Amino acid sequence: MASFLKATHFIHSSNKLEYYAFPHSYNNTQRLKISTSVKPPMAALTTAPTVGLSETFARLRKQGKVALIPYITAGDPDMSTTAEALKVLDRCGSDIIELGVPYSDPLADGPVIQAAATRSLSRGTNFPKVLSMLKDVVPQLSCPIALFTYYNPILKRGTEKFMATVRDAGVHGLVVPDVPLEETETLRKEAARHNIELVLLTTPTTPTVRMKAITEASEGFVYLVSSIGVTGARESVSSKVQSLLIDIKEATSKPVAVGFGISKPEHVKQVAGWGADGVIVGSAMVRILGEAKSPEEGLKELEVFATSLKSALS
Ligand SMILES: O=P(O)(O)OC[C@@H](O)[C@@H](O)c1c[nH]c2ccccc12
Repeated sequence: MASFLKATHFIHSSNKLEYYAFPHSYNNTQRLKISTSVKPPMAALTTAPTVGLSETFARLRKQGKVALIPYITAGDPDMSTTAEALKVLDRCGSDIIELGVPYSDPLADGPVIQAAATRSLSRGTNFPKVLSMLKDVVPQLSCPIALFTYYNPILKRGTEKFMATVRDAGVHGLVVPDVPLEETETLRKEAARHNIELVLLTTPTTPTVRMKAITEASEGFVYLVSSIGVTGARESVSSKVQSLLIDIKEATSKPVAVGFGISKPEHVKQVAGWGADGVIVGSAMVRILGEAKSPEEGLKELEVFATSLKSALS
């Protein structure tokens, strides 16, 4: 995971997005400068019943609250259960929901989410089915959806078409952890044009200058990966997160949400106490849904678990 973030870093300057691409082991001569200007035409913006990621965090900041951001894998155990799970998580007070598009090679994921993706794909989940479910469910939600996808499904459809399609489905945000260097410019340009907030990730091993570049370029919020490696519930959250949050908050006033390993109410309380604006919980949620004896039982357990995390934030 960290290697992905090392491979792609950008410096945003003035009102133009200027991309200085730092390959994994770079030096000044290798620096590649691509620049483009991004002007979101008003006509392309569509209104949606819920507000986006930045506005959600602005509201929470005014209320002195921390965002609860669950992640679940679409189509696991099946698409109708995913639709119900989104509503359950919304009702339990989730502030943003990360919905994962299952992918055959989820290299940044640990065993729980990998297994969920495999189950979902084996049931025939595909991108169009995820979007059609979202079109039906998003109008019933009060919190925004941030779609989580690896880069390949975007490449397959073409960036512009992908962005237009997910915006049509009511998606507000996008998290793409494995964007290769050359595609990030197109991704950010098309995301901005379609009023999609593209969230970038920084890790404990990202050098300060690169972390600053990532926070500059990230929209909606900055995703701070709490520990190197892959996703998966951990016994404890690394105390390094506390100093990482201090560093990032010196670099940006944008909201910072922490993910990886957070799986208990005490983790949520601790990370919120360290100054995070949001806490992201994925594998623990995915395990509940994927390993329950029945979808109904999984939804009930999900509700209990999400409620326990929400109360840890109040
Ligand atoms: O599963 P965890 O350890 O709770 O971490 C959140 C994570 O699941 C979610 O944000 C996510 C799912 N797949 C990813 C791949 C890369 C980065 C982040 C993710």
